[in-house]
Amino acid sequence: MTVSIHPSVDNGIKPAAENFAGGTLVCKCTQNPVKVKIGAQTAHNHACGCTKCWKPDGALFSVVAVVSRDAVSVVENGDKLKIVDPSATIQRHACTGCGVHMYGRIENKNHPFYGLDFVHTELSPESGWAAPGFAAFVSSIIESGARPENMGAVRARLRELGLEPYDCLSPPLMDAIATHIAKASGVLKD
Ligand SMILES: N[C@@H](CCC(=O)N[C@@H](CS)C(=O)NCC(=O)O)C(=O)O
Ligand SMILES: [Zn+2]
Ligand SMILES: [Zn+2]
Repeated sequence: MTVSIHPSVDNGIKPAAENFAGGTLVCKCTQNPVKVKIGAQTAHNHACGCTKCWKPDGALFSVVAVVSRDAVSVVENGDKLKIVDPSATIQRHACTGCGVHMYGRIENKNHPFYGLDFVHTELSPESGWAAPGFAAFVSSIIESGARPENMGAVRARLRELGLEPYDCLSPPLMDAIATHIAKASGVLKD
């Protein structure tokens, strides 16, 4: 049986639309949904297997991308939002009605990804968002109950979909983090 990863990738990955300029994320509440406008295309979209990222019911992975925090604005029913874990690096603003995470924000100005918000573009009715390009924190799905003996099949399915599996972030993102840290400490100059 084919391993199901996430409903937005299980039937093939839709490519991004050229000149796509954003859309509006809508939570799953049937009344007074929270709406968050994203005024730009996203980047580094990927499947994430960690226990902290929001996944739709039954999905093994989350699909999450980043966008400049300047492009993110809560436009409706923001009073329903609450930070899931204020002590986490990524402060995930979730709807208290349906549980969906509307955006994750890093408030630590020294963090390598400061300035980027984390968003789930499947919450938007618009199509054309950046396509997922890899899978991160794959081994972490075991922490949510996935069977360790199925990991070979999960990684094979991710590769079949073109989502190279990593157990942390992808090499370019890990390099970006290490470069930021090396520059901040003075080990790496210019
Ligand atoms: N194995 C852990 C990994 C958690 C983790 O490090 N998640 C990554 C990817 S989203 C992260 O950057 N977390 C920062 C945060 O959640 O604030 C889990 O599944 O809970
Ligand atoms: Zn909601
Ligand atoms: Zn995650």
